[in-house]
Amino acid sequence: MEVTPLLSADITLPLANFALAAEFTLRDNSITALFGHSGSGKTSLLKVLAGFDKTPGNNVRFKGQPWQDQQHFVPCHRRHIGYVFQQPQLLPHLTVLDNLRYAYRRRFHDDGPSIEELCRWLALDDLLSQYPGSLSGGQQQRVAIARTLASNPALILMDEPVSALDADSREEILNYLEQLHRRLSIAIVYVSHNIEEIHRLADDVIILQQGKIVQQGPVLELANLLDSPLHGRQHTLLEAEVCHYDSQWQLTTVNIGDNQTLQLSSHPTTIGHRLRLRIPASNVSITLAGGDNSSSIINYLDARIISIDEDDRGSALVRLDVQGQPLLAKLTRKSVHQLQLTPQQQVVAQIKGVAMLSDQARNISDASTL
Ligand SMILES: Nc1ncnc2c1ncn2[C@@H]1O[C@H](COP(=O)(O)OP(=O)(O)OP(=O)(O)O)[C@@H](O)[C@H]1O
Repeated sequence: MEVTPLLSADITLPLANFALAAEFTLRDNSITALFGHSGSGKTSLLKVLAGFDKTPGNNVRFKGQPWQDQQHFVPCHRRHIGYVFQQPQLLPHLTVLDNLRYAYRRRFHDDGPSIEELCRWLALDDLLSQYPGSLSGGQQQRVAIARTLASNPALILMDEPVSALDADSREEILNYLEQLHRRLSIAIVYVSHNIEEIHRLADDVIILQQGKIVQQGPVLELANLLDSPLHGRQHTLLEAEVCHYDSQWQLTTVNIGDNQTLQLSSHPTTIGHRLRLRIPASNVSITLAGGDNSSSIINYLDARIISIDEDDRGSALVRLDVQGQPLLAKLTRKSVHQLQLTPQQQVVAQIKGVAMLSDQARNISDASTL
């Protein structure tokens, strides 16, 4: 049975140097990243979804109802959308608490988080009596996110919400966004040109170039396509579920698929949490035999070789399949020939270091050698 998308859009909009032409859908309860270089049309697309201007020739349906087509135009205040911009745009003459109350009194639906819950989730209790002008950029953005959630919107549009923040504040806000996404069932469109943020947060991605969609789909698919603008530099992006924590050795075991697990050194993690992992290809090597206790490496995965691409600098990039999960390994050309590796061959991938991208990674030694 076909699932009705939360939102479907078919947008054509002439801009200064090109026309925006984008047809896409959004899934409910998911974060869809709009990714593209500066000037590719991301903000213009958000504005159409928001209904800021009555632009002809666009079709947008939300939960099956028209927001915009030839006969209809639902104005922005009736679309029940929440916004988080690069600049927090709080009401400067109101305290943090009154900013939240202001949004809460105007909330679109009654069922939603209370102000107390939002303050707890976003650690705002100590800031409630302060005015926005006395807060740091990161604190203001936390309040802005809480204020948006207080209005209990049906959809949230976030336009580069962390790009104006320093590295620590950005990290903090991304952690809060991850936790909120786990707690709240809400769809978010998240505009960014930062691959790292998208790898970490997004469920789906729409990639724009000069107003056109060049790729769209689940982030875990696109991030692992070598020719995708979303592909990190020879990394594999994986999603895993925490299934065990060994306090003696501070090792978290995560499940990455059928009977395939990895062990990562970490502070305690929550069983059942899903984590994003990034494995640099240079941290993956290949052996023809399984692991024994003669190596410091403890992560071994059964894998099948998909392809081997040798370059002219003595390296080879080997694409592996681990029970349906992709994995990249970077070897020397000499190793490929010594091991006589060929496509379809069953091998064992040894993984030396894994980076956790999720919130629990804050306490985790990145890319620990195991
Ligand atoms: N109201 C408008 N009318 C005509 N052209 C516009 C309008 N607004 C923006 N543009 C142009 O459309 C293009 C896309 O702009 P937009 O702000 O949507 O890109 P963006 O991907 O969000 O960029 P950035 O990441 O820098 O914010 C730019 O060339 C811009 O000059």
